Amino acid sequence: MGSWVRMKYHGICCWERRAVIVAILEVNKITIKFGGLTAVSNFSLNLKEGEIVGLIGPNGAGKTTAFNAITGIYVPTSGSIMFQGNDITRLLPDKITKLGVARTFQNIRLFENMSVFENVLVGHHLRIKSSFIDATFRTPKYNREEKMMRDQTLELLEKVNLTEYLNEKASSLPYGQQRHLEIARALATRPKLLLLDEPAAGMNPKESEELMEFLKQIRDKFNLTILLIEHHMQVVMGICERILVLDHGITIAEGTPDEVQNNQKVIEAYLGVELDA
Ligand SMILES: Nc1ncnc2c1ncn2[C@@H]1O[C@H](COP(=O)(O)OP(=O)(O)OP(=O)(O)O)[C@@H](O)[C@H]1O
Repeated sequence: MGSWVRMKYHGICCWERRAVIVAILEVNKITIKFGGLTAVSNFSLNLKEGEIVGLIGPNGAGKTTAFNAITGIYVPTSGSIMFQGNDITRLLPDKITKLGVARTFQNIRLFENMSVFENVLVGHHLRIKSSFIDATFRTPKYNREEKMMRDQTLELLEKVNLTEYLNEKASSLPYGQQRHLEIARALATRPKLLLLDEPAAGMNPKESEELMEFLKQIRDKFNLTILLIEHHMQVVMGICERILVLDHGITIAEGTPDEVQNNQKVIEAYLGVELDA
């Protein structure tokens, strides 16, 4: 992909093809109000393909609300959201997922009594083309598609190193692996953009380290762009290339981990909270 740019070399004009850095997500000045409460105010965000970006801020700052708007759970009061050039501001969550946006939630939401394999298989169902009739009568079309989904599930589990737990009940996995499984299930919907709401919540230092490695690996293996909300500062500072800070719904800072850590407004917003904890 590229665009033509007019250049001047030694006084001579010419046109040169330049690579364009594509914004995969453009959030344009969204405001989200709940009655008299403005949860998010004039929030803007541009994500470039392949970035890992952090969204941080004290409790109640509006981070999850912003996620909910991007994933179609809330319609912003004003502003717009573009994903790969499509206006998704008013689309329903399943349509947005189909376009390539997946997410995980603050609390792990696995099908606890289903196996690891089944949990990921469910994620693949979003892409199924067979009809209800095909499924009921198990037509050749359905059988072919089901086999393909099962193969893709095995392939995905291998890519995220969960094959050894294949037949285990989701709830029996170690906590850190449950988080990985939840992310794997989101990956089964074949996202281009992955939103993670506090993926390191409740993790011990070893699990957090593993999570950071895991996120870098899946970003590269699946060509993902990742936006994550996180309170765990070591994780945020460790993997995010860029960070936005929300406070009372307002973006108070944006920059590299170093810039954000040394920003006076951020330090004040987090007063009492150790940013390097
Ligand atoms: N559905 C809702 N109805 C009314 N108020 C809401 C709703 N959802 C969120 N809020 C309010 O909006 C504000 C922002 O909440 P939000 O959950 O987005 O914050 P957050 O930054 O994600 O916080 P945390 O880090 O604690 O998860 C809070 O004051 C919250 O009480």
